Amino acid sequence: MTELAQQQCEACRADAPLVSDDELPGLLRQIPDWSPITRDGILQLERVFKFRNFKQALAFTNRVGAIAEEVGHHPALLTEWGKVTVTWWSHEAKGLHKNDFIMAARTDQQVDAE
Ligand SMILES: C[C@H](O)[C@H](O)[C@H]1CNC2=NC(N)=NC(=O)C2=N1
Repeated sequence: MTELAQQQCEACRADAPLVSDDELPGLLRQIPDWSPITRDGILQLERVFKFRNFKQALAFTNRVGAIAEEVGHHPALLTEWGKVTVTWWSHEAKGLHKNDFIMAARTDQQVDAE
């Protein structure tokens, strides 16, 4: 099966199919460092990335922002000294779509990318 990060995102639509309860465990296993959380009743994926300082945290933030812009699918990003919290969910669909898992996997690839 194609690695999650190499799969293609679909267009973000309000009626996009959310990940089913059956699909969820298998997808979560592919991004083991991410946590499924429910905020405001919406299932999301969240991971905290640690860095040596603010400059590295900001550079990572900008790399994640760039891959989000490329596909038109965007995370919530909280950038702090030495720490970036990244949260993925599909805003219009109000839940988790396959896109969110693809982008979480691609986010992991930005950690050491220069
Ligand atoms: C108009 C624009 O393409 C849409 O608002 C996109 C932007 N980025 C998005 N990102 C996410 N995570 N979910 C969306 O529903 C979404 N919609």
